[in-house]
Amino acid sequence: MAETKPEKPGFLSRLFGRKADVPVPAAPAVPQAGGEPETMPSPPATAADDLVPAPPTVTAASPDTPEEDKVALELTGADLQPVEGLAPEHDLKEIVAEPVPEARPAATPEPEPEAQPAFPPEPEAPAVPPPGKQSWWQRLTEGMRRTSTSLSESVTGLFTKRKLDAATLEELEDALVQADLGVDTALRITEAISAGRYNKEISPQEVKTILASEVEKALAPVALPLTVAREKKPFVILMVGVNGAGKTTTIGKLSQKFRAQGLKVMLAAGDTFRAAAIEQLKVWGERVGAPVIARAQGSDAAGLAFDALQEAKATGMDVVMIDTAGRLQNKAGLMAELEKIVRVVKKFDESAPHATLLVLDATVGQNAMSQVELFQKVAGVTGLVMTKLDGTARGGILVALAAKFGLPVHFIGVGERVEDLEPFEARDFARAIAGLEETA
Ligand SMILES: Nc1nc2c(ncn2[C@@H]2O[C@H](COP(=O)(O)OP(=O)(O)OP(=O)(O)O)[C@@H](O)[C@H]2O)c(=O)[nH]1
Repeated sequence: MAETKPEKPGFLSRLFGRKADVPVPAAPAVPQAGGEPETMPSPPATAADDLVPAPPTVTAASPDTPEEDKVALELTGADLQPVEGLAPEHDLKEIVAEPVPEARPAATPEPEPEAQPAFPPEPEAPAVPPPGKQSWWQRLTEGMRRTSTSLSESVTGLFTKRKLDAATLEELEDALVQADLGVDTALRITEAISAGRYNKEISPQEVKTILASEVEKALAPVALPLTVAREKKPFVILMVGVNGAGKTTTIGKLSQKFRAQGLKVMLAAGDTFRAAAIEQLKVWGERVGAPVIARAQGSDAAGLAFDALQEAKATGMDVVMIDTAGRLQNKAGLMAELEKIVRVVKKFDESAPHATLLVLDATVGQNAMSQVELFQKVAGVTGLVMTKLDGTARGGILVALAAKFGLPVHFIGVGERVEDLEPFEARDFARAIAGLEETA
């Protein structure tokens, strides 16, 4: 997929041609598709309230998993390559689906608050985290280091003992765009920094504080928990995303969280394109004690999803998570398959899928924008999960995604372990980007 190059209008005309406190236009509404208008409920509680900490990993096999399905643990999380040739289908009823209304709409972002940033002196984040087991914050800041270090260096270089002028602001804006924050947000940040301070000195620390405050404002409306509506039984979650984004791993991590809440979870191995993906899901199922419905590689994924939903209903499951293939090398095939899965799921329950989560790899930067567009069109995404923020991540893209699509961001992943998935918190993320310390 081609990199999207953001366009940047002339800075001086924008800066002096309009007042700094001109309200920024709200992010465009999420495209609304036809069909049953079902959005994720937005409960009063925070994501952290919804999800209790994950218990120790369950390694014993689920009683529902047949002996022959057990596979080696080392397959877990493996980034396995597509397997040549497809095994014959077996034991699968073909579901003849009638056309049904397409995807359902995602939640609309809340209006952005107009608060002015405060400027208390902020301590810098420590350069190296202490040894030993890293906390969530340490892993997050580690992952964001690529972005925060380059931003920090730009800010320090630009604002040390220098008066604020147009050239400084333009250079800062360039650095923000380079960090994937998007032109709109970059402009908003530079306007907030320049407001009332033109031709005056401003410390790098003050700049970072304004930066964190503006990023937090952009992200707060999308930092929404994923809530399982208990009246939907089973609550159906469809996981979509390009191959390797971390769908299967995220399903495993989420299953653990749901199980810890006492929910009965079933997994559907709908990535029938890769045998290894099916095995990987079975391993996760055994770990977290969730039965896995799987068929042979090459089976019809929609049919499998339908079977899984029937089985889940019959056995009183609370949640069903459907894994899907993410092969972008055959876009038409991918779209057709996903559309069929959605149609067939709706035949089972018109209001389902109750959540369609797009898993995005944080290392892809600007490519995430086109992935959201594609999967919105095909499957009607209701929320995002961003993975691999522990790597050489380009987490700034989340800010641009929030501004453009306003889709809820439910979770972020900072590693391959079951506990490496956390509800998305706008404040933490914003401070990590700006290179500031965690707040108490
Ligand atoms: N470092 C890191 N690795 C992750 C994270 N999430 C997933 N991974 C790894 O990314 C690789 C791909 O993850 P999968 O879950 O197989 O991705 P997928 O989207 O299901 O891929 P396909 O089955 O090919 O569609 C695996 O090696 C995972 O362990 C994360 O938050 N951090």
